[in-house]
Amino acid sequence: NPGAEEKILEEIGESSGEEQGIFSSIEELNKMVYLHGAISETLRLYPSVPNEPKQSMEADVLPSGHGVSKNTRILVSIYSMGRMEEVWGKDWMEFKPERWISERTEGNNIINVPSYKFAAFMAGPRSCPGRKIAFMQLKNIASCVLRRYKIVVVDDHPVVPLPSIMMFMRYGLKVRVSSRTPGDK
Ligand code: HEM
Repeated sequence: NPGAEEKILEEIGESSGEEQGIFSSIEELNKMVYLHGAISETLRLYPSVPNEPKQSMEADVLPSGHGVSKNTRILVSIYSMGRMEEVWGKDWMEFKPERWISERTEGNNIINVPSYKFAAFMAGPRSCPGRKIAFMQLKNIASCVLRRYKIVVVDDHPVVPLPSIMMFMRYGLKVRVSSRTPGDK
């Protein structure tokens, strides 16, 4: 997504310290709001855990009104939830980091989307405790790599998910990598 890449590169330049793309504090990482949106958008469309099985301990009634008997297995499709028009709107198929950013000018302007809507880390008491660390690591790695290398997916390479416990790519991802000199877009 060249448009998003360009904005991320601008943000890296503005947010990082003396050596561009190297982040020495959480404050610097927190400044990368657009990259935060881009990572969230990636996880919405391609969640690392695409399906999550759950099982009822007791008979219960879901908030939707559906009855569930004891020991019923329910498969929550996190992948489908990220692609539902009634949840994300008509433009659900578009990669829009802006979806996660508010117009607010004071404080942090990342929109806090409830985990029952954005379920990549699941929701409730057993949801992923590593969510914040994951964002920190992903922001750090993405900015270090993007700052130094230009990565372009090879033309006509089929990008097809391979459903499993984790989300893999059926044919991998063939890319061309070239060195990015400072100032390049
Ligand atoms: C993009 C990165 C990550 C994604 C998408 C992710 C997603 C998830 C999901 C969907 C679950 C299942 C939650 C449930 O069953 O309700 C989970 C559980 C868990 N995750 Fe992550 N995770 C990520 C990174 C991390 C990292 C970096 C750590 C540790 C530093 C971590 C630690 C854990 C642990 C310990 C659990 C089990 C929680 C429990 O059973 O109570 N995760 N994660």
